[in-house]
Amino acid sequence: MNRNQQPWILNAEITRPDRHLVDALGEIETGNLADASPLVQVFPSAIRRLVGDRDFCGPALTVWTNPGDLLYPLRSADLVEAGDVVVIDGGGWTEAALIGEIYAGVVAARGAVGIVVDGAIRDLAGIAEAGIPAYARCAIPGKQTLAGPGSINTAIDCSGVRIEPGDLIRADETGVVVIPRKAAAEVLAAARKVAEAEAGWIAAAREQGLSGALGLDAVIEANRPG
Ligand SMILES: O=C([O-])CC(=O)C(=O)O
Repeated sequence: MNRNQQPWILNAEITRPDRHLVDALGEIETGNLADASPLVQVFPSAIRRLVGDRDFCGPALTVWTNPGDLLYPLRSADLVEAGDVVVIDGGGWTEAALIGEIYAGVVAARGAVGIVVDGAIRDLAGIAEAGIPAYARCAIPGKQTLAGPGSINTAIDCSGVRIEPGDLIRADETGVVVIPRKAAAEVLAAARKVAEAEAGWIAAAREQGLSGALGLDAVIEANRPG
C-alpha cells in the first residue's frame, strides 16, 4: 500500500503558498473545490474528522512512515510552522496510533491548524484539549514501533492521493481535499465559478424545480437507451 521510495529523508524547508490564496481557498467548501478542477484530489471517505469542529486550510507538511511506526511522525513536530497542516501517510494501517495528545499539543502550540492521518490516532480527548482538529481513519489506544524508516517533506501517497509538501489541504465537515500549490490560483478561480453556478441553480430550482434548473429531463432523454 505504501509506495514512497525515499526513506530516511528529512527536508526542513518547504515552499508554502501565498497566504491570500490559503485564506481565499479556506472560504470555499470542499465540495465546490472537488467540482472545480480534476487537479483537486479528494481524500478517501474513511479519513474522517475525529476531533474538533473547526474547518481549516493550510500548506501540507508531509510525513511518510513505515506503517505503525512513530519515529518520523514524532520527528516532524518541531518542523511545523504557523498555519501548517500535518499530513501523515501511514499506509492506511489502523492497528497502531501514529500520534496522540503529546504530538498534538506541540504542533498546536507551534500554530498548526490541522492534522490529517492516513492511519490511526489516539488520545482524542487530549487532542481536543490541545485545540487542533484531527482527521484519521480511526482511533486506537495502542502504538507499535519507534524505529523508522520514514521521511519528512517528500511527496507522499495517502491511499492514492498524492501530496507534495506545500500543497494546500482544505478540510471541512464533509471531508478533505488537496490542491496542488502551483494550481492554487487557477483552482480558486474555478471554484468561485462553481460556487456562483450553484447559487444560480438554487435560485432557479425555487422557480422551476430542480429538474428544470438542472435540465435533468434532457439528460434522461439523452442517456436512456432506445
Ligand atoms: O506516546 C507516544 O509516543 C506518542 C503519542 O501517543 C502522542 O503523541 O501523544
